[in-house]
Amino acid sequence: MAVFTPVSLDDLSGWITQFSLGKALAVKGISSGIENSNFFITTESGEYVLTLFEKLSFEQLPFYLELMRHLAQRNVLVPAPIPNRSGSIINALNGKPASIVTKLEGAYQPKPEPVHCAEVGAMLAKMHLAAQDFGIRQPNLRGLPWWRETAPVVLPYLDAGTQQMLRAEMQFQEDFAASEIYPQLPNGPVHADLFRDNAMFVGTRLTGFFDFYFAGCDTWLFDLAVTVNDWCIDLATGALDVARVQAMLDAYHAVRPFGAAEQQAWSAMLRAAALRFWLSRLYDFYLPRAAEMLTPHDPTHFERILRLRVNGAVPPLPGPN
Ligand SMILES: Nc1ncnc2c1ncn2[C@@H]1O[C@H](COP(=O)(O)OP(=O)(O)O)[C@@H](O)[C@H]1O
Ligand SMILES: N[C@@H](CCOP(=O)(O)O)C(=O)O
Repeated sequence: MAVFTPVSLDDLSGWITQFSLGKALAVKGISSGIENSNFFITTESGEYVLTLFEKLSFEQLPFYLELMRHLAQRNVLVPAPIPNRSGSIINALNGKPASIVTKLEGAYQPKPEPVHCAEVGAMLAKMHLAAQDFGIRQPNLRGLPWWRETAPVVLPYLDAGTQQMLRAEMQFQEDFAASEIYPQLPNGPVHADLFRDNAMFVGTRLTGFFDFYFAGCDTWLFDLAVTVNDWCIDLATGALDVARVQAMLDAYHAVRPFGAAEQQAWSAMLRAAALRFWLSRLYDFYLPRAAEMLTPHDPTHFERILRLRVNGAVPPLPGPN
């Protein structure tokens, strides 16, 4: 399903000679992706992941791949792009831009415990700090300007009560973005889609974050809120699990302590993170792309999460040390 552009061992054998990876021994399509064509490849020097980018262009890719290279060089656990002998990490294969990255060990953790959340929180903080001096800037392309464009497009599909909730949340987020607090929040390159299926574990040991293709510059707190809203909830209800939230926040705070403005912004940011995925899921549900073969994610999951974050108490961020 997720191999849109096939790659044979023959195709790979010629192409791989530009890298110092030895001969290609095997190539196997990965079925679980939805955006790109992904393959596990084996060469004389080990196992790697080959990605052929189906939508992102040569011009768009450096932000994501150079960010991964930057982070890997600073010991953040992410796949490291492998350069060819000329140093290039993006090279055409079968008519598509393609990259080879290191393969992360393990599997994703569908039922995270506090110990997994702590690993993720600590590595996320390390990633934010390590990305501070990354030289390429790109905004989060799924940030407030995109919400402004998308909300009116999906509104006609909603009933009156749900329309009212979406309009009210958009107004709340506009006011929050215009508040004195917002510009005080530290920001930089963030992952922006760090769900539990975008990290690998061996047992309780995190081996890395992957799927950086929604990354962009945004507040660090937004990234953490996206992560908490997926890793630290009961999936059936969207309710926060206090033990997992606490484990993630404490571990993050131990690496990169939260500031006073962040403590004030936390609840609004959990709402922003829920709104972002509610909108993208509504859009994909009601306006699927032509020839889209995939079952869209359920938008009501994030509608429920948003209602809970608006109406319920959320565990506060840890205070100053
Ligand atoms: N560097 C990596 N190491 C190990 N497995 C990976 C790596 N990158 C991708 N994968 C595997 O490939 C699958 C699809 O990757 P993903 O980035 O989610 O694809 P897409 O961008 O097409 O949605 C992941 O679920 C994971 O199992
Ligand atoms: N995490 C998002 C979906 C983003 O797509 P991805 O498979 O490329 O991570 C969601 O759950 O809505």
